[in-house]
Parts: sequence; C-alpha cells; structure tokens
Amino acid sequence: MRSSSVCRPRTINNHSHRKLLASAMSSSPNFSATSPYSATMKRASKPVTEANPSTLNFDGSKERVKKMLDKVELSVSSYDTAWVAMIPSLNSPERPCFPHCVKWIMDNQLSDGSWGLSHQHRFLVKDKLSSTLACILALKLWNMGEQQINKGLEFIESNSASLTDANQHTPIGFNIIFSGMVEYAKELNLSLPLELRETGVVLLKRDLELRSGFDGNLEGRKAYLAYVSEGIRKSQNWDMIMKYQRKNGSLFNSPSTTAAAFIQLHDDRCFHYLCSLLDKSGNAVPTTYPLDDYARLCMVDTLIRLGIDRHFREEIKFVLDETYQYWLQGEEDIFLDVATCAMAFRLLRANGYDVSSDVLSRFSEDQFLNSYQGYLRDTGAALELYKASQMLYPSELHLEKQLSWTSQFLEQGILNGSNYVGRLNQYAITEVHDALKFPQHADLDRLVNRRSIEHYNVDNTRILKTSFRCSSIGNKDHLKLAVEDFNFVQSIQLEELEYLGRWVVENRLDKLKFARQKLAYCYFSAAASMPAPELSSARISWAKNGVLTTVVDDFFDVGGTEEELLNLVQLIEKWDVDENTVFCSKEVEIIFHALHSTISEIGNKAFKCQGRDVMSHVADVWLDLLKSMFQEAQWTSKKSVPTLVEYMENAYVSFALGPIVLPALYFVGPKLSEEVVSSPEFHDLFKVMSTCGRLLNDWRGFQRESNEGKLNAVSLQMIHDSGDLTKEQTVEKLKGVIEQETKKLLKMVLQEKDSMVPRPCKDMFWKMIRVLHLFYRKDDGFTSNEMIDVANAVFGEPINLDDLLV
Ligand SMILES: C=C1CC[C@@H]2C(C)(C)CCC[C@@]2(C)[C@@H]1CC/C(C)=C/COP(=O)(O)OP(=O)(O)O
Repeated sequence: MRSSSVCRPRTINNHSHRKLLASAMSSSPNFSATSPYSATMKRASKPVTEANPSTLNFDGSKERVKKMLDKVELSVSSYDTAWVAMIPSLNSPERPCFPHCVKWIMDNQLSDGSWGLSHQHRFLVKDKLSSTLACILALKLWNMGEQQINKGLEFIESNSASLTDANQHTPIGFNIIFSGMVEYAKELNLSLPLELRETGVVLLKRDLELRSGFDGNLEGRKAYLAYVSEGIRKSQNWDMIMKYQRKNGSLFNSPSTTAAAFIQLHDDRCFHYLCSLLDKSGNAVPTTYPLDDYARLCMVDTLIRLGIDRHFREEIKFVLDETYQYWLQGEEDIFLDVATCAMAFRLLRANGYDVSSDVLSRFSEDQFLNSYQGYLRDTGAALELYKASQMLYPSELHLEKQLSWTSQFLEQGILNGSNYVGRLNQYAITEVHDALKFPQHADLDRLVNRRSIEHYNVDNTRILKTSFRCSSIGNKDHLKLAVEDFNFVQSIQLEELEYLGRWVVENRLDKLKFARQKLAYCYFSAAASMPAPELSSARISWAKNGVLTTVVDDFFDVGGTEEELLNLVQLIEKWDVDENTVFCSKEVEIIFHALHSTISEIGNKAFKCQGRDVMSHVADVWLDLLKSMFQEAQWTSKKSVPTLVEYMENAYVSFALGPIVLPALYFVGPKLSEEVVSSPEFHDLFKVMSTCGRLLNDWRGFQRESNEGKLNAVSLQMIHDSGDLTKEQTVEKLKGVIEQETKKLLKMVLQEKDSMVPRPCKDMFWKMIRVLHLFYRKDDGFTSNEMIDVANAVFGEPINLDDLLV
C-alpha cells in the first residue's frame, strides 16, 4: 500500500490558523479587507470557492473501505482450528474428521515455535501459550508433527513466566481452558515443560473460579461456563449446554465450543455449522463466526464518527437496510449480543428506521448483571447500551433508567479498572472517557470527528478466548481517509472564515462599539455542525445571521434608544428604501444596510436552489425577531412584568434562532415548499428548539440578567410559583423542561412517520440543539471566552497522520 501525504490546508499555515482565530475572536477583527461597502462589497459577497470533494486524492483507500463494508474478513484462529482438528472421524475415530485442519496446523507454525496471530501484542503471550498448547494437543492426538510439537514445547518453556505475569492480558476463560488442556496433555502422555509453580497458579485460579459462587449472576455464570466448555471437558453437563445452541447450529458462534460439544454429543447441527464454516473459510476457522452484523455496524459507526460517511452513503444505506430486515426478522446475531443489539438500535433509530426501544428493556440493570456480559462486567457492552440510551424519546422511561445505570457502571469501571471484553484496555478506556464526557446532545460532528481521529486505534486486535483481527474494525485506511478529509475540510472552512471576516468589516459591523464581536463562535457553530464542503452556503447563511442577530440583540439590550429600535423595525417592515431615506442614527443605518443586503443575498441565492422566491420568508423571520426584541425592550423600559406564558410566547422568538436556522434550511439540499414552511410541524420544530435555547440561556444568564434588572424565565417562574420554590428548585424545574424539550425534538427529527419536513432540514434543528447544549454546558459560553479551546479543535492545527501512526 502506498502511503500518501497529509493533505495540508491550501492557503493557510499553522501560524495563520492561530492569528485568524484570534482576530475573529477579538473585538476589532483584523481581516484583510479595507473600506466598507461599494467596491469591496462585491468582492466580499462573492461566495468562497465551492469545494469539490472529488479533488481529494484518496489513493485507493476509498475503494478498499467500500470492499470492507461489503465483505467482513476475520483472521483465522489457530486455537479454534486446533479444536476442530481434534474432532475424530465418526466412522473411524482413530483418524481426524477434518484432516485438512490438522495439515493447516502443521503448515502454520510461526518461526518462534508458537501458533497464533503474527505481529502480536507483547501483552498477549498468554493467548499465544493457549493457542500453541491447543495446536500441540491436536498434533499429539493424531500422532503427527513431532518436530512441530517439540518446537512448540520449546516456545511454551521459554514463555511460561507469562502465565504468572499480572501485566499479561488474560483471554476469556483462560484459567479454565489452559488448565483443562494441561490435564488433557497428561492423558495424551505429553509432558509439558512447565514449572509446577506456574501451572499451580493457573490451576488454583481455575479452581477458585469454578468453586466461587455466582454472586447473584446465575444465568451469566452458566453461560460463561458453557462458553468455555472445552476447558471443563468431562465435568461439563453437555446436555445442559445445548440450550445455548443457536439457529446456525453453533454454540455462541464459537468454533472451539461447538467442536468440543460435537466431540461429546455428535450433534448434527453442530457438525453442520462447522462444515459450512470450513466450506467458506478453507482449512482453518476464525474464533467467532459470523461477526458480519456487528463488524459492519461498527464500521458504519466508525465512518460516521471519523466524518467520512458522506463518501459511502450508498454502502451505509445498504448495510442499514439489511440490518433493519434482520431486526424485523428477530435475527439472533443481532438480538443475542448486547453490543450488537444496542448499536443496531442506535444506528437504525438515528437514521430514521422505525425501531422500538422495547427490545432494550431486556437489558435492565438487573438483567444485565445476571447475563453473560454482566458476569464478565463487560464495559464494551455497557458502553453500547449507554450510547443507545441517549437516543431516548420522551416517556421511554426504561431508556432513562438505562442511561443512568450504564453511566454509573462505566464511571465505576474507570475507577476500578474496566474489563473491556474483547478489547485491549488502553484504547477502550479513552473511548469510555470520551463517551461520558461528551453526551451526544451536547457534542458537535466536527468535534467528534477530531476526537475520534486522534483516539483512533489502528491496531484492530481484539480478544475473546483468543485474539483476532477483523478487517472492518480498526484500519489504517479509515484513518488515512479521515485525516485527509479533515484537513481538506478545514482548509475550506478557514477560507470561509476569512471571507466572513471581510464581510464583517465591509458591512462596518466592527464599528458598532456596543456589539459583541462573535464571528468566530457563530461560524464555529456552523462549521462544526455541518462540515460537508457542499454545505458552504448553509454555513455562510447561518454564520452571517448569527453575527447579525448578536449585533441586533446588543442593540436592543444596551446600544439603542427606543426611537432607534422603532426606526429599525419600521425600516425592515417597509423594506424598500431609497437614497432619501432618513435613518435616525449611524448605527441604525449600518444595521439596516447589513440586514438588507444579507437578506437580499440569501434570498437571491436561495432562489437558485429552491426555484422559488423565499426572500419575503427570510425577511419575515427577521421582522418577527425584531418585533419580539422590541416587545422585550418595552417590558423592560415600562418595568412591566408579563406572565410566564406571555414571556415565553415572545422569548422563544427573541432568542434569535429564527434567522440563524430557518434561512439556512434552503441550502441543505431538499426543496422546501411554501406548504412545508408554513406547516405546523415546521413551526413546532422551531418552537421546541427555540424554547430549549431560551431556557438554557435564561438558566445560565439568570444572575447577570437579574443584576441588570432584566426579565428572565427563572425569575418569572419563581413569581409564577408565588415564591414557593427556591432559586435552585426553580432551576431544577426548568432543567427538567429543557431535558423534556430536547427529547421531544429528537423524536420529531428522527421519526419519519407523518412528517413532511425533509430529514436533512430537520437535522438542522437538532444540530442547533447540540450547539446550545454545548455552549451553555457550564455557563453562558457564548458570552464568555470558554469556548475558544473547543473552537480550536476545528480551526486549529491540521491533523498530522504521521503523529497518529507512531
Ligand atoms: C443568537 C446567538 C448567536 C448564535 C449563538 C451560537 C453561536 C449559535 C451559540 C449559542 C448562542 C447563539 C444562538 C446566540 C444566542 C445569544 C442571544 C442573542 C440570545 C438572546 O437572548 P438574550 O436574553 O437577549 O441574551 P443575552 O442577554 O444577550 O445573553
């Protein structure tokens, strides 16, 4: 595979990154444009280069990734192949049933005498010992490969210290299985070069494990002991373990358990599973099969998290369509595995498939703890449940409970050292940290992308009873594509930010001394939420309107007199102005011109994509905002106190999300008819989103606004409750409403039934909710400078692939 260089931003070096962000944050932007209006106005209003994603040179990675989605490739397992090789022929039990597996073992010993994955992790020596011993047993059983056996025994001898090394990763069931194999070796008259002390430790641990109680986890322990049956051998209750047989004939999709069961019971369906597996995989088997559903869902999830899913839309749709079919058919491979089931639920629900969360009610805390995964205290499974439970709709109480117990379980796991079944710990712990720190409703796509890229584990080794690799999980191609794409998108976004800086200056918005200069935040919220290059116009519209609403908000809050405010409202209402128009101040003139030109520009651009005139809608959205702000200013100046209901009816509009979100919807792709835009559904989406934003702002701004004598939902709620509740209780009450509204919006966005607003447009409402939760996470992040570091993840240094591969 040729390595390709990191795609650097086209125009801006690292130093300029910092300068650009700093100037966009500062109160007097230091952008390149000079004089306001006239000539330069034309340059600024020229849209930035529309990006063409196909100019990226992905160096064949894209094709390889597509293939991986189509075909899941699993590494072969010497350990499992050895157990299959140990099956005697039914007709002549002195010969192997699958001689080609024995031959495979003979041919696949590694140069150091061991069997197992090549290039293995240094903490997986126990795993190597286990695979090597299993292969030696298979050869000894059929009296073959004396030379290989001796070399294998040498490997065991020189690595036996690892058996007692606490730093070594312990494969699932290792103590039971290894001890069982040591006993089997004795029966085969094979003397193992192991010190008594070393085998003693393993045997002791095995005995403790077998004798220990089930600690309230009877079902989980039973399943675990059934899974490691090959290590229990004669003491196993073989008939009992057949209750775990799956429709495909296997036990736990595990070739080794299935082989061990077949040796004892000669069950036809076990035989059929093994034969059909060998038909597909040749002379050796993987350690778990099939893994397609899980692996493909993992890959879809990874592509989304890395921010490269837009290059694989068709393939992802195919995987999700198929998963949905399996979901409807009750497919075992989805429903019997907690992680697969939770991930399928999350990805299907997120992508508009109608899936009921009832399925997850099987994984209540009690049930989980009494399951196989619970017995192993499997962090990975709990993490998937935790992520799935964040997709909750209002009144899905079991998901709410699930969210609460899984987060506690994961936090405890971090404190006590998690057991991330199947994964090597250091990578997994970061994933749990990230998931707990960044709940999905307060996280933005681009932040997820950067974090996922920086924490991406290219080593795709996983471990069950033995280690394995899966081509679709943990892959350099994914990372390479993601880094190139991230830097490519960043270079486009930095150009857009520069362009917006010029636009601010040319519109003389920097001359309005009363106004907060928040271009970087406004653009950041757009860039981090909708990074796809083709959404440039949506980002620009969102950011410009964000800047303008901030200016107008400050004008109404502190900068303008009543006469000026009224003048501005009337001018926008009148719309057509000429050179004789009288502005009652320089400020009104600047604001009016900026609004007029921006609304006109957006209207003209939108006409091209929508094929109809939407200018008046955009102007109306602005007028609604101005009127609501005027109303608030009136309440303040007249010192009148509206009821909470009156306040909220106005305040959701005055929170200013109308001009930011609604015009941008015209640029995300689908046609939005007049009928859709004036539908109750459209209005509800806006109202729920804005109510949430308003309450978040009022909660976080309560102290400041009280000091300024401004009305606020918190103070009005306290008045409304006749002083029965303290400030803290009132805030708790409002937080409850915010949570509820957030869930409500998620449901409205995801549910396709009875919905006429196209999904890409509904997504924009959800994107804004995530921005709001992020900005108001600790305090009023929009007013404070707390968010600079967060913005840096998007606009700061590009990512260097080489740094990630060291
Ligand atoms: C309108 C705003 C500009 C865009 C901004 C982003 C960047 C999306 C981040 C979240 C906040 C926000 C939506 C921001 C909201 C600030 C704003 C003008 C609130 C209006 O309500 P008001 O009570 O007047 O607030 P304040 O007194 O100005 O704090």
